[in-house]
Amino acid sequence: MIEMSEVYKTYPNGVLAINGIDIMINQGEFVYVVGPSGAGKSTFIKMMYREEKPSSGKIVINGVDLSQLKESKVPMLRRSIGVVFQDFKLLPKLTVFENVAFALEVIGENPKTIKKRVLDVLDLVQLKHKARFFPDELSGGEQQRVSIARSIVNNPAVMIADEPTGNLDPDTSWEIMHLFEEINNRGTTIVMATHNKEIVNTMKKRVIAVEDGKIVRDEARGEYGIYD
Ligand SMILES: Nc1ncnc2c1ncn2[C@@H]1O[C@H](COP(=O)(O)OP(=O)(O)OP(=O)(O)O)[C@@H](O)[C@H]1O
Repeated sequence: MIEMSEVYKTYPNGVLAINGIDIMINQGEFVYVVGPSGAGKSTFIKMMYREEKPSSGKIVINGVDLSQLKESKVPMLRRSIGVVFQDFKLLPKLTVFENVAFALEVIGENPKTIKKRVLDVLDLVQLKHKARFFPDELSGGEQQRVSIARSIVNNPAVMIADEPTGNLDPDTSWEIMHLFEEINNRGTTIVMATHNKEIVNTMKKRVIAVEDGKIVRDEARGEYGIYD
């Protein structure tokens, strides 16, 4: 569960990016965050995994009050949240297998469990046959599938994605969206910021629209709206 109450965020340069947000997202929901460029979508979702801190207000993620969270506990929070970015952020010198395994190695998981978990998630994203490849030997869609595999290898309750189809062509974007849908069907909450109008309008999920740092619309089976 994700809960925000009276959340404000002003960046050090004085920009008010979030101007009073109250929201509740239940376990298992699939939520699109839409709105014009600069509206505050990225800031909104970055606060969920503590990439940014709010200036004021309360944020509770999976029962953890982030304002009470010690810096030393931030890595533990991040392990319960899978994050996927537009530019994949894979480690170029590691193979597909190693990129995904990395998340489990840092928490000291044993090699046998690592191998099984990694091969299971690579199977889910249909890339088991490319486990030994390096990121630059893969297409954009394949790289995004590796980054999705990496984000779910810890079995996180929540997945957060910031414009995950931004660098992909329409067909590949759809493949990626079907993968997110499958992961959501297994019970993972998904919060995704996107400018992809066609996908939002076709998938009929909850839509939260952000404008000028405020939620201006929150609909159960929403539409993208009139943004570019
Ligand atoms: N690190 C930062 N320091 C200062 N200002 C920032 C920072 N990050 C974002 N901003 C500003 O905060 C506002 C909201 O930005 P944010 O990236 O959250 O918008 P967005 O809705 O995700 O935009 P886009 O759709 O273009 O990605 C903008 O005015 C932006 O310039």
